[in-house]
Amino acid sequence: MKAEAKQLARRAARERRDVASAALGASAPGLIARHFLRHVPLSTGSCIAGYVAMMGEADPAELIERLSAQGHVCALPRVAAMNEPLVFHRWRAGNVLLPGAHGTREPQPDAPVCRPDIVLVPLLAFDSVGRRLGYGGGYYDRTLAALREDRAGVLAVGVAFSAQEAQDLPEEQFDERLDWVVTEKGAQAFGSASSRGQA
Ligand SMILES: Nc1nc2c(c(=O)[nH]1)N(C=O)[C@@H](CNc1ccc(C(=O)N[C@@H](CCC(=O)O)C(=O)O)cc1)CN2
Ligand SMILES: Nc1ncnc2c1ncn2[C@@H]1O[C@H](COP(=O)(O)OP(=O)(O)OP(=O)(O)O)[C@@H](O)[C@H]1O
Repeated sequence: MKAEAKQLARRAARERRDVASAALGASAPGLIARHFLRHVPLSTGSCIAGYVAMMGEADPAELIERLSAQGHVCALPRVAAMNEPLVFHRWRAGNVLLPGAHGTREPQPDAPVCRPDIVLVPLLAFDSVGRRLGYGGGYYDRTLAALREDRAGVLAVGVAFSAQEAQDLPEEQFDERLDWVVTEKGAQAFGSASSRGQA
């Protein structure tokens, strides 16, 4: 039931994302970087995982470049195996990326592995309590579950266009919620991150 509801929601969400992406295109990455840096708590030594945007996804590249230039350790995901958590490898400006699973681009497998404390998460839609709809691979759910089991306080930060906010997304037991979402309009904290935070 929930899985079917998600499929329907995905179709609508993809359309909304693509319209927003076409409309905002080049202006969004700089705004997303600015809102993240102003609002999301970072400690020195934080490892921040980004992703390489594909198609109409909101693009965190400018944010990752700025974090890396500030001296933070940055990483990008590789699909190590289907139905397994993503593995994050260190990324530095100029590093070569290779074609990866599902049309993504990935760091080289011999780049050092690191365990992020902040994960920038791609998404099709998010809602007002931090539920998230992805492409249905379950990669980010598995990855966040594994990171959070290992260590409390791992932050999942959705990166999106504001038009990707949806109402009451379907949620299954294994869905991992977002702590924050950053869009071209601002940064919003959910759940315990919102009581700690300055949205
Ligand atoms: N940029 C990016 N990198 C990522 C993900 C992601 O969602 N976005 N992933 C998240 O798990 C992992 C790769 N897994 C993926 C699983 C499925 C699809 C997928 O179904 N893509 C659609 C097209 C999506 C679109 O229209 O934008 C497809 O191939 O038909 C993509 C990535 C790791 N890296
Ligand atoms: N922690 C987990 N352990 C095992 N399987 C999981 C886990 N999380 C999700 N899955 C599996 O992944 C499948 C897809 O999940 P879901 O539809 O929520 O993906 P998604 O959040 O849209 O995708 P993604 O996280 O890749 O962006 C589910 O059918 C589920 O069986």
